[in-house]
Amino acid sequence: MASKLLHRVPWLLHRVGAVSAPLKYPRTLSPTLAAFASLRLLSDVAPRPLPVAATGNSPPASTSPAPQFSGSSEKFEHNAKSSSVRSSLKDPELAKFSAIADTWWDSEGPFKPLHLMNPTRLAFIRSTLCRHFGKDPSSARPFEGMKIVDVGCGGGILSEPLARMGASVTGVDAVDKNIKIARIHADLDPVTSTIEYCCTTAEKLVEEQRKFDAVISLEVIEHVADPAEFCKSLSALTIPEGALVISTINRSMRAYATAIVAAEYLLHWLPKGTHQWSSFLIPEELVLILQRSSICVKEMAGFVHNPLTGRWSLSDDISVNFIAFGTKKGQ
Ligand SMILES: C[S@@+](CC[C@H](N)C(=O)[O-])C[C@H]1O[C@@H](n2cnc3c(N)ncnc32)[C@H](O)[C@@H]1O
Ligand SMILES: [Mg+2]
Repeated sequence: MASKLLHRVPWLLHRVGAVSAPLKYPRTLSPTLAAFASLRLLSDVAPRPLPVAATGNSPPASTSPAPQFSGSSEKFEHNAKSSSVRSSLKDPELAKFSAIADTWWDSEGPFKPLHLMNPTRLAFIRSTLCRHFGKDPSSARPFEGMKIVDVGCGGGILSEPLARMGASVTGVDAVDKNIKIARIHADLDPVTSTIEYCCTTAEKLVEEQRKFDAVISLEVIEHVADPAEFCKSLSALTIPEGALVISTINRSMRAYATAIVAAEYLLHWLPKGTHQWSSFLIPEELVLILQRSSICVKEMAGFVHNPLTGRWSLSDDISVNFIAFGTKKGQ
């Protein structure tokens, strides 16, 4: 009984609104928000929270305690640091993912929430990309002929279904162990064995002048060194009129209560220290930094979890997990 109640904590916090009022968004951006995106209101939206007055959200008394990852002192060799572009790499973040790399395909392990969210994320990607590229969303392989890069692909849990939907997929991740796991798993099936996996970064791909019809980066931006620079790299990888899909966690009080306190400390869905509240972006910041990178955000949706069914679904409530679809300006 007690454990059943405990599992409903995030849902209760969410429903009761005990922590903060929900931020509601229309799926398609309103003219007001689109106009906001073109304003130069923030001098620097790099990984620093805005003043409380600007966000309407109060920061928690303290950010989450120190990460509890066995591999957190690991040193990462990455040649991306020699690049003229600022590196997106943050070693402590990479160490966290390296420490749990062998659990990527354990649907009951630390990546269980991502496995559970996958069908919903894919539904958003399928509908937005098909609409933008004039593809048939009811087709078994709607992305046939499209080149898609999955930046921060981890063990490939998103790359593989994208390949099954017909895309020519490149998956890149800064953690070598992730790429090795992704390669082994993809090779189990001839369809996914076509995926190109590479241990590298978005900025390195830009240096190599790689271009893609669609760039996808889910749950990565909150782990990079400089979100604005990262978005510039993602944009540079996108062809003119191409598409970008990005997801992350809102820097709201509700996200602190559910995505950190409940998910990491009460329910142990994620290892403690997985997320730093101050590294989250509010949707307006993401829209703004993408706008500055020549990406116009056209659609946004939230993901909400139903503890009774264990399922995630798309929602207008973007107060915790949200996903955005944008298009690159033509030349
Ligand atoms: C939460 S996981 C998300 C994995 C995958 N995108 C998904 O949603 O299923 C974040 C991933 O980003 C990778 N990562 C973190 N910083 C990165 C960077 N600067 N460049 C490339 N990958 C990065 C991590 O190694 C990790 O695999
Ligand atoms: Mg994350």
